[in-house]
Amino acid sequence: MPLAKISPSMLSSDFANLAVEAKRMTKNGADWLHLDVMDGHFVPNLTLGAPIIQAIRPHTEAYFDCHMMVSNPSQWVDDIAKAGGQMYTFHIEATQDPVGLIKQIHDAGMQAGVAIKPGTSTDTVIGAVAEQVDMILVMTVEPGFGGQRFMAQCMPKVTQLRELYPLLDIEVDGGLAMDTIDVSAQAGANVIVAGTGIFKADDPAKVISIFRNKVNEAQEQWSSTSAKATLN
Ligand SMILES: O=C(CO)[C@H](O)[C@H](O)COP(=O)(O)O
Repeated sequence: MPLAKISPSMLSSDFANLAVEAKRMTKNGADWLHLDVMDGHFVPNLTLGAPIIQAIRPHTEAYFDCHMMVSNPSQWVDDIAKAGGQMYTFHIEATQDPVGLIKQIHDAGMQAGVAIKPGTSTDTVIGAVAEQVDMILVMTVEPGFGGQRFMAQCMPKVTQLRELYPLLDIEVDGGLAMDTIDVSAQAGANVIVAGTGIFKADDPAKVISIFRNKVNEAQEQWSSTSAKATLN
């Protein structure tokens, strides 16, 4: 059963104090840190890249979950690996050769994730791509900015992927908060990215703990349902 991983999005952190913010999140119980890399082309925003990831790396042992919102994902694989990235999630919309890119990411020593935008069908990843990646990210907002409204209409994609790939990490990102965690956990997501919902909370540790418990309870249900289906 895939366990909950709570991955606060550093996009909502204080960019003038990234090392302090990274440590604050791990102290509050974060499993991963989500690093939003944007190039101003794939999305209309510019954030951080390998030099900044490398600068944060010595300050935390957290797993670096790098979400590459870039138009040429193969260009940055080596730089992100050298900077200390551990998950390299590219957008399926940004590559013609996802299988080759997954190999490139694995060869660089990272895990590979694939992301789909709200308007992108799961058909683009089901099959060879899903069988080779370590994680699928179902975006629940249009990528580019924090603080947007959660798109519940993306939940059937999460459920379809969970049914097809019971052991795979399935991540959701965008608008995750106390009022959207239940629907996400029940749909089958186990990796929860939240920027505003965690960084701006009065008690981030409490939010992270509630997210984790809800996801793990839902995953128990998913695994008992799939065990019963196997017996029948
Ligand atoms: O990928 C992202 C934007 O493209 C961010 O990770 C995401 O939007 C998180 O922010 P919030 O939780 O505030 O919605």
